Amino acid sequence: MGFQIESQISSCGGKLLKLQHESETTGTSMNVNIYLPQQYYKEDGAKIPALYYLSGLSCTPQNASEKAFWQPQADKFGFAVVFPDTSPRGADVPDDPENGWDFGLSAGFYVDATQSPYDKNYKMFSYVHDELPNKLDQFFKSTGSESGSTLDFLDNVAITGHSMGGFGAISGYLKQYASPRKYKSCSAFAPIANPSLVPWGKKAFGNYLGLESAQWEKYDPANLVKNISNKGNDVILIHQGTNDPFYKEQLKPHLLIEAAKGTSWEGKINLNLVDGFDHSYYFISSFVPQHAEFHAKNLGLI
Ligand SMILES: N[C@@H](CCC(=O)N[C@@H](CS)C(=O)NCC(=O)O)C(=O)O
Repeated sequence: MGFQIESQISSCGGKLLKLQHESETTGTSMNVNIYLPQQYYKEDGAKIPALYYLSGLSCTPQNASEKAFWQPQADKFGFAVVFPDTSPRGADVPDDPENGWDFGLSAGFYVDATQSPYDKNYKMFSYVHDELPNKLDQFFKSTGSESGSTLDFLDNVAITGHSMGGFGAISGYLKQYASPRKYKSCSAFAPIANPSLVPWGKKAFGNYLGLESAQWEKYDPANLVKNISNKGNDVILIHQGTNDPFYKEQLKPHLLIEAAKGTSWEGKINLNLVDGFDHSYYFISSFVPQHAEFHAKNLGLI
């Protein structure tokens, strides 16, 4: 089944497509935005890799499309950007019984829930890393492009994200690091670096995954770095603002650096503490150019 194109908006040198589709994984209709760079429309036979951007708590695909300023960078280097939603949605989808914004709708945490009533729809790990890329591949192969350019959503791909999405990006990258490898590179903006130990993570993991620590460890980056071997010189790039109100209580990137000590990831997690920046898209957009260049190198674009 394909995608409905809800709108196509000219942005910078390319187009932002707002898409909607029925997901078998979540059992709901899902929204996703995709930025197709200028090379897709103007360069004959260009091969265009994709960068997946996972948003944070309370976001839809719109937040980053409007405020992260990926588009000029995508045009500069020639990659597409995929902005998935942060959870399944709909009247039948269970939400946070406490009505919080840190769990349930807009807070799927990019894991596959195993606990009732969330296990029916909250399958965001499989959705983001499996169903969505495969469906995008099929859809854009079937529509083709006038320039003969092709989009690669499956092989030459990279991943990044913010806060809950920063966790989702690092977790997804590490979980699929072994052969056949999925993402060529990973970066994160203010990630929830060790979710098992902080309130946002404990609430989400407890409700989605149950109370067994072994289930949490399958997703927690601070555990994954201990079990997955860096194949060489792969680096995870992280930026964290020092004025971020969530830095000390919820994000704790130092715990990931600590966890990596004595593992193959020691010295390979490039944590940049940036003075004065907060948690907002003013922070994210300030460092998007550095992250874009990092991914462009790993995607073979420069
Ligand atoms: N409760 C607040 C704060 C949550 C928050 O800061 N969310 C971050 C991700 S963890 C975000 O990206 N918010 C949306 C935005 O800034 O556009 C809200 O709903 O905006």
